Amino acid sequence: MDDVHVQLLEGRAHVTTLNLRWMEGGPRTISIRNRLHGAHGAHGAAELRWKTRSCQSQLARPCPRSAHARCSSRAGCGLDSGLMSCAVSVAHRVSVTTSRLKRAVWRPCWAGGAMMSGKSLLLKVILLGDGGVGKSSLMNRYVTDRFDSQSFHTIGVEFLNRDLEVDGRLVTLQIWDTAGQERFKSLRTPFYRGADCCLLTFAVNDLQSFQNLGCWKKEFMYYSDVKDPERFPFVVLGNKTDVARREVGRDEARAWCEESGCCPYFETSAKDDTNVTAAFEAAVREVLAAEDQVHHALLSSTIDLHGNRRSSRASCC
Ligand SMILES: Nc1nc2c(ncn2[C@@H]2O[C@H](COP(=O)(O)OP(=O)(O)OP(=O)(O)O)[C@@H](O)[C@H]2O)c(=O)[nH]1
Repeated sequence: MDDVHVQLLEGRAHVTTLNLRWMEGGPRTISIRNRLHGAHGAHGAAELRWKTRSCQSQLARPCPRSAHARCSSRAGCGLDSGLMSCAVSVAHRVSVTTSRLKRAVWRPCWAGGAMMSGKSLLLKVILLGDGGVGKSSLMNRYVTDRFDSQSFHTIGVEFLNRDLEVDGRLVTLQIWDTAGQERFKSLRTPFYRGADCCLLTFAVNDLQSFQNLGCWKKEFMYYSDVKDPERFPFVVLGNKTDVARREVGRDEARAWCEESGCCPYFETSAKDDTNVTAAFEAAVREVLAAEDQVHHALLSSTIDLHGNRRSSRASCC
């Protein structure tokens, strides 16, 4: 057993101190990285790094607004469970800080209906799907406009932000990329809560990944604890359309989307940047539309002090 002291710093003040314990598992390194991207590129970065043997942490430009946990070895998968839970525990703290920031700084009052001008609305969207379908690649293409043909498997979760304007509304889109491999299930599910939209992703050249969409939806509904499951917005992405050999047809995918609640379907390629922007913008539109519905429902059930109830119902008893 090895005791490690890790601090997340804000300026010179300590905002979080973690005492971590794990079994020694070899000379592997985990990074928890903070990156903040806007429409004009990265404008904030911080990195926390430590090793199992030296246990030295290093933090630069701390700004705990995004979490990133990934094995830095090329194999990217041989972590012992102690190290993994350590990564998750730090990522958790960062995510708690993030959700506090979200509530305190950005979240507008939907019931009030008005957005404060000059402030953007923070929306959390989460990418789910089998390992290797291209979730990280889609996120990276959208936020950094880069594609890596040799990307690592994600361990747990990571997220990136991007600012955008949709139909005149300023939005900070917080995209959470999750690990698709089954063995990382316990690392990703704690991050489903608070999502505003879920992007169910499969690869058009991988039939199994398409057949698993239903399981991903179920897993999301189970762990996210959404208040109104009927209205929760999903978007389905069929990625890797640049690959010649398809196993899932466009019509087949569309039929699945209709059966499972008419969610929008986009065929994308992170590699050649097909439809990636359109898909993320559609996710934002879905969230805004769902929130508008709630807003209208609230307005229509407002009690009129003159004695009339503004309601869609023609009569009441
Ligand atoms: N041809 C092609 N390859 C892609 C595309 N998107 C991703 N890939 C490749 O597919 C592999 C897996 O991509 P990732 O983005 O790591 O997949 P993932 O869904 O994040 O995988 P996990 O992290 O294991 O859940 C990588 O080699 C990518 O380069 C695409 O649109 N077209």
